[in-house]
Amino acid sequence: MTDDVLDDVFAVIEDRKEELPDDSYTTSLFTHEKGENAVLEKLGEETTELLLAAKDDDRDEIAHESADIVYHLLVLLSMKDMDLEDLREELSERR
Ligand SMILES: N=c1c2ncn([C@@H]3O[C@H](COP(=O)(O)OP(=O)(O)OP(=O)(O)O)[C@@H](O)[C@H]3O)c2ncn1[C@@H]1O[C@H](COP(=O)(O)O)[C@@H](O)[C@H]1O
Repeated sequence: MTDDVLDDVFAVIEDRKEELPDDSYTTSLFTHEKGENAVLEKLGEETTELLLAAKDDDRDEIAHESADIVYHLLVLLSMKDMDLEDLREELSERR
């Protein structure tokens, strides 16, 4: 499996940011009255849930919470007008 799915999900997030459709969870993050704090709080919550899943050795839950974190991280990057290239560059420089 490649990381194409990350590009696909990020592209959807960018579309939501542009079009702000009503029935979208992503839109609700971009338009939240708490501003970017809404996504920051979510990242905090999901990270705690990931730690609990890891302590329980629950592989399904680890995958679930990891996906929640990655999705909210992508929303945060989009909010900051960053993209996956910024992440890839940073990771590549560490090799
Ligand atoms: N990957 C995600 C994604 N991951 C998590 N979430 C939402 O993030 C929220 C997580 O908050 P909660 O923890 O309160 O919800 P939960 O599911 O009970 O979480 P757990 O307690 O189980 O961890 C839920 O409402 C999920 O629906 C996501 N919402 C959207 N996406 C992607 O974004 C695309 C666009 O979605 P919309 O913007 O809703 O159209 C989707 O097609 C997906 O590809």
